[in-house]
Amino acid sequence: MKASPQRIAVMGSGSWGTTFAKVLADSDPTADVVLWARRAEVATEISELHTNSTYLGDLPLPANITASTDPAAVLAGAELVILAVPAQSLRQQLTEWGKAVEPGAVLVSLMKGLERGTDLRMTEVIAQVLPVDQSQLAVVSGPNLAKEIARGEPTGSVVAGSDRDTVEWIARACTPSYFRPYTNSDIVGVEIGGIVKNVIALAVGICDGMGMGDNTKATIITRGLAETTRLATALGGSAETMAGLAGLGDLVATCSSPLSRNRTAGRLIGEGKTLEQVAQEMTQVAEGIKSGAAVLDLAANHGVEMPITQAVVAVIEGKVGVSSMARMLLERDLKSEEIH
Ligand SMILES: NC(=O)c1ccc[n+]([C@@H]2O[C@H](COP(=O)([O-])OP(=O)(O)OC[C@H]3O[C@@H](n4cnc5c(N)ncnc54)[C@H](O)[C@@H]3O)[C@@H](O)[C@H]2O)c1
Ligand SMILES: O=P(O)(O)OC[C@H](O)CO
Repeated sequence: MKASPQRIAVMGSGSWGTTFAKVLADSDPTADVVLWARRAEVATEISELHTNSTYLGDLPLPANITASTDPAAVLAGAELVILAVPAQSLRQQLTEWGKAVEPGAVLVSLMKGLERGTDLRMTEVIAQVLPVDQSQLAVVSGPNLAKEIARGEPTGSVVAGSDRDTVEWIARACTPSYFRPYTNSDIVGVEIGGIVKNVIALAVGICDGMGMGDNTKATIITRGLAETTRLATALGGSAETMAGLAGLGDLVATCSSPLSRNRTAGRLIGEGKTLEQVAQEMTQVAEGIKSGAAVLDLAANHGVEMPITQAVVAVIEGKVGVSSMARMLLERDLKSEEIH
């Protein structure tokens, strides 16, 4: 059995990058976990005060986490590289970091977005930019609201990748008492679950902002899962994955929680705010806003119908107002629930 990683690079010091660094550091206090931060003051605070107050308040971080703004210094010697930047910035960042990634390092995406313009999933972007084998790529995704995990509240998650030994090695590296990773070989399904749930959470947030109740939101969540499953299976993913933590689990967590940035962005839109006003109120990334159009494009290219995603994108692009969303969805031809 391969020894646990002793040096781990986490590229991105936002709420999930920092929290996942804590998961890894708590899991193995002998490992060096090094975060890459864009801002020097964030890196200094993490290394010297062991907090990241921008994203996690005064929560104490383990002593075996340090940070730097120098990507080459962070990546040097790292056998495991965790990627946690906004999805639309990954290609540019990887292009800058590429040469500093150790040959043979395993790369894990924590990101839940689809690249605009190419409709590529994050592991597909990594494989385009870096000379890596599929066996070096994995994804971690599930009902993983960073702030709850940072507080040590228990959760499950999924580590997905094509190489069984690699995903088991990653899973063993993230097993503090509050985090239980399950392995899965369905990387497509796990990534699609994480991407589309953000768009569905925007729809649920819009319902919230408009003052709608639980029947409406349960309908959006359930039919949202149906359209996510249609897309995932059309791309070669499995329906079983969609019933698991990276599908239903993440969808329920994101659509129910006031901590979700996507649900919050949706709520603000539902209350009548413009996208510019939403962007001003929210400093953190809500991936569904930018990924929605790419999801719709990908679905169209595979002949998959995604009416909720279509309605959300129409609202985001200013083509319809939130008050027209319900009509858009309810006036469609009747169909059987059994037809997927
Ligand atoms: N926060 C969560 O609960 C959570 C959980 C699971 C997955 N995710 C996913 O993880 C990814 C990162 O989310 P997060 O919560 O850490 O986001 P965040 O907004 O909290 O932090 C983003 C980080 O990326 C940096 N950044 C911003 N713009 C950048 C750019 N153009 N280039 C490089 N770096 C940039 C920021 O400085 C920050 O360090 C997203 O895809 C998100 O969907 C988040
Ligand atoms: O805050 P959100 O909406 O980006 O969701 C965070 C996580 O993806 C929940 O699993």
